[in-house]
Amino acid sequence: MIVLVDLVLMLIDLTYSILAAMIQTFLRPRLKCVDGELCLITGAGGALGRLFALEFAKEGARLVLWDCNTSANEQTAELARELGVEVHAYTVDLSKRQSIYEAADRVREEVGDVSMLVNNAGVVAGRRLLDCPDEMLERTLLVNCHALFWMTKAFLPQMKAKNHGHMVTIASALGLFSTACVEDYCASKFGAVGFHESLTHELLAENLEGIKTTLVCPYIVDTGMFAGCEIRQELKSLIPPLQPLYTVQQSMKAILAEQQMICIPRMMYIPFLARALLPWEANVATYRFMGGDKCMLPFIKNVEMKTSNGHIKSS
Ligand SMILES: NC(=O)C1=CN([C@@H]2O[C@H](COP(=O)(O)OP(=O)(O)OC[C@H]3O[C@@H](n4cnc5c(N)ncnc54)[C@H](OP(=O)(O)O)[C@@H]3O)[C@@H](O)[C@H]2O)C=CC1
Ligand SMILES: CC1=C(/C=C/C(C)=C/C=C/C(C)=C/C=O)C(C)(C)CCC1
Repeated sequence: MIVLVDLVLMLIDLTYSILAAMIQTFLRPRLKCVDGELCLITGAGGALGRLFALEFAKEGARLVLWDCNTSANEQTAELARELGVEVHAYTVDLSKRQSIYEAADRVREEVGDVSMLVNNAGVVAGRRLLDCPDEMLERTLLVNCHALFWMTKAFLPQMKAKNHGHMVTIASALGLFSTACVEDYCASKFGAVGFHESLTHELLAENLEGIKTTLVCPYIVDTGMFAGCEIRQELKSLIPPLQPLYTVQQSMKAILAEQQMICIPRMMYIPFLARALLPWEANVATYRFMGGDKCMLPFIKNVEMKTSNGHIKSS
């Protein structure tokens, strides 16, 4: 009997959630205030990380910026300070668990409890699997995926104690569906998506409704990280690479609306759903037609050229 009552309640909940989501697509969502919150952004010296820092600064958040690139991180810190907020920059190597834990201890001692965590730092090897040194493949997994575990272990306890906080994971469309020749990246981003979802379920199961989570899954963003990656010429104008500022603004809207997940652009839900719903061969056919199967080849060529010209860092 109880199971029937539970079933009816679940169906009401389910219908309500679908209707609410449909209505919210047409309404302006209420955005939360992050003024005074302590927001830690990883990869803050990079393209998206810097823009996130500046957007959070505009919202009045206090910033803790992490990057392995000290000078780029300091530049971001300077730009954010010009907007009148408190900023603390730390040099951290996210591929090293100890570096993360040590920096986290310093942040807690020197600044305080982090209430918003934006896990943004990311890397890609950009080489064919069989040509790629093991260490580069490992690094992608360490930075894009393992670091999420250590960051969460370092900063979630204080959020739990207050039942207040927000965990943001900058994953990728390539965490929802895959393509050829980026095995390291896809594995790390699928891992990031799985990690993020499981953590979200855990917080809900523990009734920690005060800790929000947002998963961000963008398509190619014009930051240089995937320079050269492209789909079929004739379709490029239909799904152009995203502008970094647009990507960060859309992400900010989702974060401030406490939205659980966002694909940028929305069109990226289509290959995600197709992967789950269509037969494998049907997906292969659409990949071939759209140039999704070979989209990474020019990117890898680019990396190879830069490497042979000595432009690219070895690690
Ligand atoms: N660009 C794109 O097309 C897309 C990007 N994304 C994701 O968005 C996020 C940001 O990407 P984007 O801004 O383009 O990339 P960038 O390369 O511009 O920025 C990444 C930043 O992370 C830093 N970083 C790299 N490794 C480490 C490390 N071990 N420890 C600390 N910091 C590190 C980089 O430093 P350094 O420069 O010294 O390496 C850099 O400052 C990434 O997670 C990426 O996977 C998602 C979808 C598409
Ligand atoms: C595979 C594939 C596509 C191309 C996707 C690409 C090119 C994604 C690149 C994402 C990146 C670079 C993410 C970085 O994090 C289409 C044409 C959309 C649809 C068919 C399947």
